[in-house]
Amino acid sequence: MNRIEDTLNQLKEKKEKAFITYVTAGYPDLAKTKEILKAQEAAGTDIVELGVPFSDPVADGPVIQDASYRSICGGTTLKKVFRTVEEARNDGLKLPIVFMLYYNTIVFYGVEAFVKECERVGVDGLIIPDLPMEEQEEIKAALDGQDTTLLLQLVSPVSGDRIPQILDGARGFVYCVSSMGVTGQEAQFHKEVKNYLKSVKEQSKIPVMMGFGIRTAKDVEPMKEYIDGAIVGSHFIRLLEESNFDPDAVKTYCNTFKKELNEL
Ligand SMILES: O=P(O)(O)OC[C@@H](O)[C@@H](O)c1c[nH]c2ccccc12
Repeated sequence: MNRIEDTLNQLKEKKEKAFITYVTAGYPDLAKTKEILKAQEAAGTDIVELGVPFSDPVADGPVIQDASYRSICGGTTLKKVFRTVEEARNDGLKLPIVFMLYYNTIVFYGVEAFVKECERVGVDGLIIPDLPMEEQEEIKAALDGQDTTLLLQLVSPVSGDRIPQILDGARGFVYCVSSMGVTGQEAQFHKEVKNYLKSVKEQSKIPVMMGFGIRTAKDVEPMKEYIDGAIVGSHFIRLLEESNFDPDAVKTYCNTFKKELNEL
């Protein structure tokens, strides 16, 4: 069993929605990243998306671009991010971790070696925004249908006819991008967002998560019946910055979001 699937099954039994955050690894440094992960586990965040910083983050807006840039300047590498996850797991962290990274980073490391390391340290899923369905063969072959690390699929408001194919064999959850732009465009969802989510929900056998532009649970109220959870990235990173990366601020925000999400 995979940690993401395990967590999502438990939520389904409790009839709860998932609260997922995104953080850039190594921002402001990897020791803080570990603290933030622990704080999130304590606060009841269900899954964390950990961004491996990359020099050319084409899907990202200014907040995450800036976090990536600073992290790289601080010396963060994929190897060090792996070590951080390994240390956190050795400290007992059970929180499901999804790597968000660009395919270049994986190719540079070596696809086979990358997958082996994900499995070894306990990376539970992968989001690779620049790797469309047609180009996933190599990584899928390396993952070889095993349970430890799942390749998660992304759909957008223009995926349309491609959705059935993208969902075919998909595991974990499907990531529904709420708009056509980059990350961090606060509450500017696609004008057809409700119909689009409804259509994905109808077609998907696995949980449907919405991300891009979300700040509070209230933002997803209009589409609550079509989604199984919400993902917050840029807004969460801003909050970290404003609180000077205070674990208590993380806990308060995550607790509140999770509570409000399940009261919608
Ligand atoms: O930052 P936002 O608007 O809250 O969006 C989520 C997002 O940060 C996170 O899921 C993410 C960060 N970088 C990405 C690249 C592609 C897809 C998703 C992501």
